Amino acid sequence: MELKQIEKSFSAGEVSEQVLKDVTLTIESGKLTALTGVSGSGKSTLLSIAAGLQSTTSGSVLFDGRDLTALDQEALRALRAGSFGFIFQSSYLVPFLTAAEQLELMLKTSGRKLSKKTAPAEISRILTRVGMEHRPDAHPDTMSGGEKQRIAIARALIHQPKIVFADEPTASLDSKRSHDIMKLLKDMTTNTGTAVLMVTHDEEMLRYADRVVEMRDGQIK
Ligand SMILES: Nc1ncnc2c1ncn2[C@@H]1O[C@H](COP(=O)(O)OP(=O)(O)OP(=O)(O)O)[C@@H](O)[C@H]1O
Repeated sequence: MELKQIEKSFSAGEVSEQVLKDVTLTIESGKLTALTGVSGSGKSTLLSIAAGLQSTTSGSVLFDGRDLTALDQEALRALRAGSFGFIFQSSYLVPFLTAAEQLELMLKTSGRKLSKKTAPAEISRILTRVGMEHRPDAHPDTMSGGEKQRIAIARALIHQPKIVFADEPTASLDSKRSHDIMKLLKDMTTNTGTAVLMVTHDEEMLRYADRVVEMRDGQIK
């Protein structure tokens, strides 16, 4: 994905605040790119623009030969569902679904076509990769924070997205669990060729990044 000369302003009445200024960035396949910088520097805004969740004021977001800024809402929704994965600070699992059912639902909504026979095998495979193969029938309220985040990672990857957007994925976890989750995310990036764009405040997590991009006042430093 290529972000080219991204500008973003928010206006409230007469006042306009420029939050992103001429940001150009390439997000590479199979690499973990970390966005860091002080609070208010524009990290989350940039992530949500790259993910097609927010519009730009100007600039382009090129992905697979298309400019996301030129797509209508329906085309964007289809692109996000099929090609992007999302991991947030909170796992946002569906409370009444088991671990395996969360993944099954994601497969259905993404449109990744798997036969009735192969889908359960694929779900088991990804549960094993995140170390949750022993708990396919667990509901979120019986999981620890780290376990929930493992399922959130599995869910972000089961439809084989080309890019995963992760906004503070370890912020709600203790240090050991944070390192475990980052190792997992890093291994998956390397093994599957998926690109990861991650926002983090935590300097300790930067060691897992292939590239660290520091933002200051809406620009890449
Ligand atoms: N919807 C919005 N309307 C108006 N201003 C906004 C909006 N979203 C973000 N901003 C402003 O844009 C600036 C950058 O916000 P952003 O959330 O991207 O920063 P951040 O680096 O991710 O910060 P944090 O680390 O605290 O999450 C801030 O000054 C914020 O107040």
